[in-house]
Amino acid sequence: MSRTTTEVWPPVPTEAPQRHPEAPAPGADLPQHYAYCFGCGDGVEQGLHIRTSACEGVTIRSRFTVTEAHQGAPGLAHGGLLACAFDEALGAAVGNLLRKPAVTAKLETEFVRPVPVGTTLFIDAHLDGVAGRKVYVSAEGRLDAEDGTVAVRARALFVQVKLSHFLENGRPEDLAKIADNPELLTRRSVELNP
Ligand SMILES: CCCCCCCCCCCCCCCC(=O)SCCNC(=O)CCNC(=O)[C@H](O)C(C)(C)COP(=O)(O)OP(=O)(O)OC[C@H]1O[C@@H](n2cnc3c(N)ncnc32)[C@H](O)[C@@H]1OP(=O)(O)O
Repeated sequence: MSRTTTEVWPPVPTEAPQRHPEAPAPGADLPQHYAYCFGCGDGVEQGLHIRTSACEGVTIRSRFTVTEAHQGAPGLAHGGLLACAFDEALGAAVGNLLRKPAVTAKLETEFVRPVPVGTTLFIDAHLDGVAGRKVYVSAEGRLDAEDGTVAVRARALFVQVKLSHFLENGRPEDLAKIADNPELLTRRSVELNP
């Protein structure tokens, strides 16, 4: 059976994604979006601590260093945590470049090469198309360098949501912590209604 994914991507007709005029400038380092995010937050000791910067066009680059806390098999990254890293990178591309809240509706990962502890994955995420509230995005993760061997590929559908999605579904005590300490969230002006 071929390992090459053959389905048409995006799977529906889309428009070309337009980088928001207030998207971070190419080269800018992006702040964590939430201190307790497992993907990027500094408040999660054993989290992924992904760091991301904006690139030209509708691409961003994330870096994720695999630690001992991220093992599945001895000395190798857990596939589920790699999927988490790609969810974060893909979501950061959608949120930062389009400047509207969105959530993952579907995430597909392809594990091409093992990823040892100590590796830094360079993950380039690219917006592929927009259809109404639906945003299609894909990414490749390379071993230890921008031009390293591709180890993981992923693609996802994100759906843009209103701010009420988070306010109505989030655990009240965690929302209360934000109200008490807004610094837990990245503070930027955003378009809140898709
Ligand atoms: C703001 C600025 C920020 C600045 C800087 C931010 C940085 C930010 C970094 C974030 C980095 C974190 C990245 C992690 C992101 C998560 O981890 S998010 C958490 C995981 N995801 C979730 O919890 C989502 C749970 N699911 C849901 O809440 C709902 O199913 C959804 C996704 C909101 C959709 O529900 P809905 O709003 O009622 O919409 P619905 O009509 O069902 O679907 C809309 C369209 O999507 C399609 N669709 C929905 N689900 C699917 C599916 N699974 N397959 C195919 N199609 C689907 C529908 O068919 C429909 O299509 P159309 O009819 O329009 O053609």
